[in-house]
Amino acid sequence: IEEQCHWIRESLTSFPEPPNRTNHNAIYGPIHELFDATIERKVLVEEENAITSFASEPGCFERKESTRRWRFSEENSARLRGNGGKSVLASVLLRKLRWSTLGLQFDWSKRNYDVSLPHNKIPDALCELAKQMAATAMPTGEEFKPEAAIVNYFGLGDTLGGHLDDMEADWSRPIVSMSLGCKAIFLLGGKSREDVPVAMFLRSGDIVLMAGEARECFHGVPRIFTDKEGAEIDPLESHLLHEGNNHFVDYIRSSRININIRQVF
Ligand SMILES: O=C(O)CCC(=O)C(=O)O
Ligand SMILES: [Fe+2]
Repeated sequence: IEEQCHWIRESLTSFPEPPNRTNHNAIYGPIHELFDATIERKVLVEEENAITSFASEPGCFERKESTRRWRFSEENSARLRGNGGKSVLASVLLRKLRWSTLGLQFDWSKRNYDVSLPHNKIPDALCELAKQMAATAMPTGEEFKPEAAIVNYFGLGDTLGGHLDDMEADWSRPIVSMSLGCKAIFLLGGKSREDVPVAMFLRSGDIVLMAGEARECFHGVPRIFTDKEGAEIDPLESHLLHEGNNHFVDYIRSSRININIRQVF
């Protein structure tokens, strides 16, 4: 339970920090300290800067570009300013956080790893856990090399559609997939979308190895349970409350986090 609480805290604080990217990057650029901003009831506010650049080549037109910058502001001052620019509550952004990527960055628009993007190594403790868990599913004598991880965040109603993880070079390497928070239904299908899937529950603390045949199978998450009976997170809640982490409790009561760790090459 203690370790689960640790990964929940990391998933909400350090994992979404730049240079790691999140689903919010495409719209707002890099966002720093979203979880703290939520606690402090901050608002992300757009500031418009017009940049005029003159093309040096003859025949080219003067180009006017506007760059948008977003930064956190105190809720009150954002309201007082009443600027025409856009603003969005940090709490709304946290609820809409759907993924962050660690290690080698995955480019969702191209569905590929983009090695040119700046990135940090996967944290050592997560590497160790993944290596330990992957060991039983590795070809004999070889060690799993964690190079990338995707953190998925689910709120009530969020789903992950049926998909294959086929962007890694060597499918003899497992994917180590850890569930945290509210219980979910996981569907494991076959190699074709037509195959009828097997349904199973994933509870907080469960680790799935997508290995062997299963590495090539469609899978998805159609549902999470956030009601008290369904979520099955009582021990987790008590531990977080005991530690005085009310904000983490508030989040995890209605959320599920999945961290899946991959060897890319
Ligand atoms: O949330 C899960 O349990 C599965 C996540 C997954 O399949 C993925 O990120 O590729
Ligand atoms: Fe997957």
